[in-house]
Amino acid sequence: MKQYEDLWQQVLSSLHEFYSEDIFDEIFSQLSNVKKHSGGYIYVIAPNPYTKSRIERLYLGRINHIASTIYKKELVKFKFVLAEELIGETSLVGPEKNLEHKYRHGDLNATLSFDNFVVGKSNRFAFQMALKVADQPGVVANPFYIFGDVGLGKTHLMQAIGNYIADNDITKNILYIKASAFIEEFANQLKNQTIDEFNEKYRDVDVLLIDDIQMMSGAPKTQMEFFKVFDFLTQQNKQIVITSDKPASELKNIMSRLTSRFEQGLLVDIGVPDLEHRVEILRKKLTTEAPDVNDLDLNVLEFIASYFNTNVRELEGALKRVLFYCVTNNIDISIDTATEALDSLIKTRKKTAALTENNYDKIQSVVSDYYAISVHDLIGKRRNSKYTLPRHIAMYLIKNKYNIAYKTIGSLFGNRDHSTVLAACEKIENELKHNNEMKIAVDTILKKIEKYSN
Ligand SMILES: Nc1ncnc2c1ncn2[C@@H]1O[C@H](COP(=O)(O)OP(=O)(O)OP(=O)(O)O)[C@@H](O)[C@H]1O
Repeated sequence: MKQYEDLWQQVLSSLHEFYSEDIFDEIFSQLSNVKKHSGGYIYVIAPNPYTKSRIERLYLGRINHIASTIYKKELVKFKFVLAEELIGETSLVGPEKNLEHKYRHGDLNATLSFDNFVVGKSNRFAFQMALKVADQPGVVANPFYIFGDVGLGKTHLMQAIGNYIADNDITKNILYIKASAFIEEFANQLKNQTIDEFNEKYRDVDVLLIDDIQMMSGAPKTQMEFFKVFDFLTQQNKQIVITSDKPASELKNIMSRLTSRFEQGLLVDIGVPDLEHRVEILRKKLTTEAPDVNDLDLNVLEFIASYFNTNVRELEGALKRVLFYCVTNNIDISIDTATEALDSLIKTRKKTAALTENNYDKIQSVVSDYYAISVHDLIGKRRNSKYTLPRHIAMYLIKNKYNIAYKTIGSLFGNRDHSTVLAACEKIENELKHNNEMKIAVDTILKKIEKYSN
């Protein structure tokens, strides 16, 4: 470790010479010493997500370049992480896990399995079907399409399928790739004219796991290439698993020959876990992240789960933060200490939630104002066009501005279902293409919304 600590000090002094005092103070002086070296990376802790993201976007290239000119013994790269991220990889209270063993062939993350996927109402069907697909790849459902909001376990379930198949048959060639990486690979292939390699790689797989397919929207050439791969593999009954943030029918700018193929497979969704389910997830995480902390008060878990209620990634992050805070400060874990550890996160969440909810309200009240009807009627049951037109416009504006799920929008309008909201948004979108009067109305409403937002 000593050599990496020395290297980091040398890199810091080069950065000090290169950047102004202001930048150095703001960004680099707040970074920790080297925390560990693993998998070719030197880990340094950034004080907050903002600094971490600035370093990654603006300074990481230079840092690694300086390091490579100073340290010639081996290729090393720096990784800047938040303290709570490090605890996920290096348990502070348990033995260090070996990062090199985390990933297996085909970019599968070996830690994401069916065993540590906690099942509840929101994901039971998806889980059961995923097990079936993993048991008989290429037979039960092809493609197997998992959708749901951010951070709810789609990638976990997809990788669990891959790991399960790999565990049962080592000859199976399994490949996990994010759609964004597929786009990049395809572009590189065009640039370097390595189509044979590309084809060989993708046509040779038995199981293709493609994550976040919505990222392919607006990339028609990549979609065309993916379509060819898709067709080739499915014709040979090779299993394809896809994840997305929305159902196939709602994917925007993805060619219909792809979306219709997706719909021919099995679509399952993962919803938001309820409180009991979230507490179970936290319990499970504790057994792996911090096996020594086994007597954590249920009230503390419920406290964390009650605040972090929409995204399992954030829920996990909150638990790690509490553990890190209490372990490094050598204090007991209780509701009071958890509150201290999570104080800033909870405040930000409250502010964002309040702002967003207010914004939906604002759209509803500006639209009802414009059409001289009450908000009560806007979200109510009356079906006269005097009410339905403004209602549809308000739904369309919320969808367009915040891109939240149709189901969520429905809940803001007297619990209307997904298909009603979808139809309303499509209708307004089509009307706006040729109905000038409506266009003027929508523009005016938008201006009013902007005015009230400032
Ligand atoms: N049911 C669950 N049981 C255990 N862990 C879970 C569960 N659901 C999600 N997680 C964990 O939450 C984190 C986020 O999950 P994952 O990355 O699979 O979400 P995602 O839906 O793919 O998100 P994104 O839309 O951002 O790609 C992961 O660490 C995952 O292990």
